[in-house]
Amino acid sequence: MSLDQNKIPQATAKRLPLYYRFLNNLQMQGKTRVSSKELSEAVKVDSATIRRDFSYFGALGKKGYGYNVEYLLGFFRKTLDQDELTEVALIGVGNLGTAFLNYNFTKNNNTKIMLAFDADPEKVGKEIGGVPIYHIDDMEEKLGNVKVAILTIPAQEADRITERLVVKGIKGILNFTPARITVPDDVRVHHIDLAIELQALVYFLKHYPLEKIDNEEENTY
Ligand SMILES: NC(=O)c1ccc[n+]([C@@H]2O[C@H](COP(=O)([O-])OP(=O)(O)OC[C@H]3O[C@@H](n4cnc5c(N)ncnc54)[C@H](O)[C@@H]3O)[C@@H](O)[C@H]2O)c1
Repeated sequence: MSLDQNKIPQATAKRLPLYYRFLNNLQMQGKTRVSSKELSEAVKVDSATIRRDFSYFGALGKKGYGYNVEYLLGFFRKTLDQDELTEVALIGVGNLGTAFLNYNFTKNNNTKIMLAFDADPEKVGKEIGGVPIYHIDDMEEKLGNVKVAILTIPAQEADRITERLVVKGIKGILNFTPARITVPDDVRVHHIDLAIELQALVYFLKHYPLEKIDNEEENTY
């Protein structure tokens, strides 16, 4: 099963990660199917658009059944290049950065932190979780063809480092700093703010409490 990327419209392709994330959550909750209406409410895309998008993936929803979650996920994984290893650089090997290096991502994903940078000479030259740490001054020289970076540096350093990453040709930044960084249109930034995530969780607990469901469908987080 493979997808000719040229055949799906760009607007559809852009919605793929959105669908993927939601379907992944559904699967983790043990759900095997989903209706276009449910999807529509969750991802805020109208259901006619969803049906049209999914028809490009060869997924035809059945009336009264909906879409098969596993089929769609299998399809999206392929399409989103989950089967290819993506090399990632991590900038800032402090509390958070060290945790990421020890964790690395290969267990669930095909992304791997290949190298890390820090300004602290105490850290440079060492390895954590098998990942070498280089001096930030050597970033441009060492980055090679890496296109994705994780930022775990102090907020006040974020703009300066981002500028250098962009010049070097980085296309995706996972920003853990509280700083809102500015990038050109062709660079994608995902900002992860743990405080906001936690607030959202508490909000959901309060306003959308989950109900206990029977054993085989129990949440498996
Ligand atoms: N620790 C957390 O739980 C947490 C949670 C959410 C967000 N954050 C954010 O993540 C970032 C990192 O947090 P932390 O707790 O790991 O901080 P930390 O102070 O432990 O680590 C920061 C690291 O960045 C390095 N550094 C400083 N300037 C640099 C530069 N110019 N180039 C390269 N490396 C540089 C430092 O030497 C240090 O190793 C912060 O912006 C913080 O607000 C942290």
